[in-house]
Amino acid sequence: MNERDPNEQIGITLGKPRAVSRLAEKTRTLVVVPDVVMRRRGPADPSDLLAVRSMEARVAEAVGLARAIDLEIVGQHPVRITNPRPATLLGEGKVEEIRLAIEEGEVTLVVVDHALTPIQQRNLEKAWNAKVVDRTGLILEIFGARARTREGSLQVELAHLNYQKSRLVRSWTHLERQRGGFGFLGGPGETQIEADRRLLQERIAKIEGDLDKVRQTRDLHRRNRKKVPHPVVALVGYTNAGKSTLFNRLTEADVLAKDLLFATLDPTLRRIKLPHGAEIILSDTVGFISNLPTHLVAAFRATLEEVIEADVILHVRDISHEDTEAQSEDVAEVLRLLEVEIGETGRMIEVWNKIDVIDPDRRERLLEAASAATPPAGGADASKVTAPIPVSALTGEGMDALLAAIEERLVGDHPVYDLKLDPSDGEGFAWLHRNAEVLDRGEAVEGGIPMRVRVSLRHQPQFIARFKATERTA
Ligand SMILES: Nc1nc2c(ncn2[C@@H]2O[C@H](COP(=O)(O)OP(=O)(O)OP(=O)(O)O)[C@@H](O)[C@H]2O)c(=O)[nH]1
Repeated sequence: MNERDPNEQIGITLGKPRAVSRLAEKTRTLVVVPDVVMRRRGPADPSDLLAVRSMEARVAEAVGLARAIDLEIVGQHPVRITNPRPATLLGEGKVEEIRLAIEEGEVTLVVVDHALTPIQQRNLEKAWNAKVVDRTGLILEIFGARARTREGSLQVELAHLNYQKSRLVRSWTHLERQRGGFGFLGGPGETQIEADRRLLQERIAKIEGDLDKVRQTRDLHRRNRKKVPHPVVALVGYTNAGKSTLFNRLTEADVLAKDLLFATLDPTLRRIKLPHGAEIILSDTVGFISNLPTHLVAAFRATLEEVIEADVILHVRDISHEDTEAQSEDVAEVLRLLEVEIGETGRMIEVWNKIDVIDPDRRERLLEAASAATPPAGGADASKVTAPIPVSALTGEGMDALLAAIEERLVGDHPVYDLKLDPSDGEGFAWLHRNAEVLDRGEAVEGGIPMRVRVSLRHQPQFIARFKATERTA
């Protein structure tokens, strides 16, 4: 393998417009999944979610993550480690065994699904003559590749730079010795490390500035949005659960989705209409991953504010995935960091996605389980629990039920009235548009303009006093 730029060895891509370096698609990749037995504290510790997964599931997850950015996986190595080595994490024998596999498979990238110290990373790169990324590095790559908004890209870039900076500090002595103090990037006597740090710091400051500007625009945009207070429905879910597919499916059928009111500023927000006319804003979010590095959660906190403040949260699950329960737990864990309780039934709806790919028997059982959990319509429990909604974002199955469930959750307990309004009653129109939801408005007939409105319980007494209306029972 060719000599690499020393900066690249520690994952730095200074000077390039994007700090989030994309790993080239189809890179021949080996996935190493260390099972560090010392770390196991038994399945009771929820903070160590990786430990409670089966090894098989962990390997599948790591391979899935690597595939998510189109790496070509040529092999996978689960490795049991009882005695983690400070220099290489893995024991000598394993390092050698993997080296042979790398040589044989003409591998240029090794994903180690574990945290590596900069020194471990560097030593492994030397021993294997291949680029090595650890779990955080891989997750940053995925987030970088998937960021769809300018804010998202900036957030990932910032998280990446901070990650690099922390690694520079920790490897200071080692790298300083390695490189000597040539100072070719900085003033006299400035070491390479100091120069790297200075450049990183400058870049971090620039991105923080850019992020501030983007956020100001977003806040303004949000305030405008709040003037027309459509409820916000946020999608959350494990990476690859199908959020974006569902988002597109729900929006494509609706003419409002073509209304680029929000898309111009933020492609992850769209206005859609529910079956009975209420409008909502659907908000797609970043995918969640197990053991998400906490600084990444912090970086995304602003984006995830949509979730924190959402009226309804759709938890999209890939129900066909063998690891679906563990994934669900991981999502709950990230939500908890945002102080959102997944058991908060008031605004959470579970969406069981990908039912098209599960075998008929299991499908039957799932549908039964889902409907068994259905609360009696309009009954006392209806406001507390929404049964999981089985769907296929790919085929469109279950979309009507999902929309109905969202509607039920948002406005299920709000009564709908029919009334006729005098066309000259401008104030009346203004009141209705301000305080109620106008579902339908007909042509003027004798007695006024027929209207159908939904009124929140808060406005109901005022509404009844002001308008002569009849409540719809059907
Ligand atoms: N069979 C099947 N595949 C689906 C379905 N929904 C999504 N997929 C596939 O699952 C993969 C992931 O879908 P995405 O919509 O990108 O998932 P996501 O949750 O947005 O992923 P992140 O961006 O990583 O958070 C894609 O290959 C989709 O085509 C479904 O209902 N059935």
